Amino acid sequence: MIQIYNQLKNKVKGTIVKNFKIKDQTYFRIGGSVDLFIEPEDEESLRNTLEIINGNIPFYIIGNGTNLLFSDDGYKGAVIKIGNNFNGIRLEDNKIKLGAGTLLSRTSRFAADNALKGMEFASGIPGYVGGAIAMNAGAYGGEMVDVVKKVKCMDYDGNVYWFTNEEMHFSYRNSRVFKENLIVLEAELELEPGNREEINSTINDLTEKRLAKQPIEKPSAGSTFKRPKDGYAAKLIQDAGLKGMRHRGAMISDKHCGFIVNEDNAKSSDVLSLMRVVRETVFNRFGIMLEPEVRIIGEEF
Ligand SMILES: NC(=O)C1=CN([C@@H]2O[C@H](COP(=O)(O)OP(=O)(O)OC[C@H]3O[C@@H](n4cnc5c(N)ncnc54)[C@H](OP(=O)(O)O)[C@@H]3O)[C@@H](O)[C@H]2O)C=CC1
Ligand SMILES: C=C(O[C@H]1[C@H](O)[C@@H](CO)O[C@H](OP(=O)(O)OP(=O)(O)OC[C@H]2O[C@@H](n3ccc(=O)[nH]c3=O)[C@H](O)[C@@H]2O)[C@@H]1NC(C)=O)C(=O)O
Repeated sequence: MIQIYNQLKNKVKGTIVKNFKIKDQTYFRIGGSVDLFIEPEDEESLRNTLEIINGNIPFYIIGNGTNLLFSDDGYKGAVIKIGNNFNGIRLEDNKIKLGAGTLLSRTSRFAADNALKGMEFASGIPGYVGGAIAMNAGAYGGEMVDVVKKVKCMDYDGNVYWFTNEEMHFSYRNSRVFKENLIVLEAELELEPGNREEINSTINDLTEKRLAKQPIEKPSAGSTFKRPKDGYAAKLIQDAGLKGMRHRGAMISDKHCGFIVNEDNAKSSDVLSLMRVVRETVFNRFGIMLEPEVRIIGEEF
């Protein structure tokens, strides 16, 4: 690891930290130490990082950490953050050009300021553009697939491609990014001209709805489980009588059962225990096997 660290220090511009506490890079505020934490300064440094680590140590790409559950035992490998260094937003005609490290909420506000319609759904999603495209983020009837025109990605060999919306193979919480191990670098959104007041009013309505229904005041990773083919995870969890169930520091939110919240210094094992109870109870009651939406790193589920 020391050898890799030294190579990175020589060839990569940006942040490189050994034995990094990952907790504060996640919205759940959970997770132990990762061997290496890297925030490349630009595309070239990302390519150099991959050249050094790919095939030598495991690595994991993160954005704003809003959908992640890292083990308290940490992660034996490198975490590469595509964050602030890849942040950028500009307008060309009706197209918004974005860096992968731009907040979705900022993108949504920028679209509203320019009287462009279509990004209202994303105003309260806390992730970055890269994570949102990888996962085809969605809320309140909208999804990234509805607004993305094209996406610039890097593969793990450092090659760069532009993919059209169709070529991204978006589906529910999934895209080509996961299927083919890609890293999102940039994106272009195509939006419709709209009325600024109406756009802002939709954003305000959605914000109110989210504040009223979701426990956003507490650390979590958003929805714990994906929507099953029939029904809603949250409703199944509530109907199974699990609302408010607590395991040490973690709790199935009593505001929205789809969320597990970090009530009090929860451990990854506390969250995973609750997730297993949910999976088993819902399966035994309704015959539906829930699949995690949260991405779990360093632990089996
Ligand atoms: N609808 C809602 O209300 C909410 C939605 N969310 C969801 O969480 C997502 C989280 O975004 P964010 O916090 O930035 O991401 P995270 O840091 O949580 O990363 C989530 C996953 O996205 C992948 N990823 C992140 N950035 C990139 C990138 N630049 N290129 C390729 N893959 C990337 C990584 O997958 P890997 O390393 O495995 O390739 C990672 O496992 C959003 O897309 C959204 O769907 C979260 C909270 C609320
Ligand atoms: C939070 C996330 O995204 C959210 C997104 O914000 C919201 C809003 O559109 O819709 C999805 O939640 P969801 O499937 O739980 O949708 P909601 O509309 O909140 O609830 C679905 C149904 O469950 C019921 N419900 C909800 C909460 C609850 O405690 N009990 C309950 O019975 C609701 O009444 C509703 O009939 C996304 N989650 C997934 C996995 O698709 C995330 O991705 O992390």
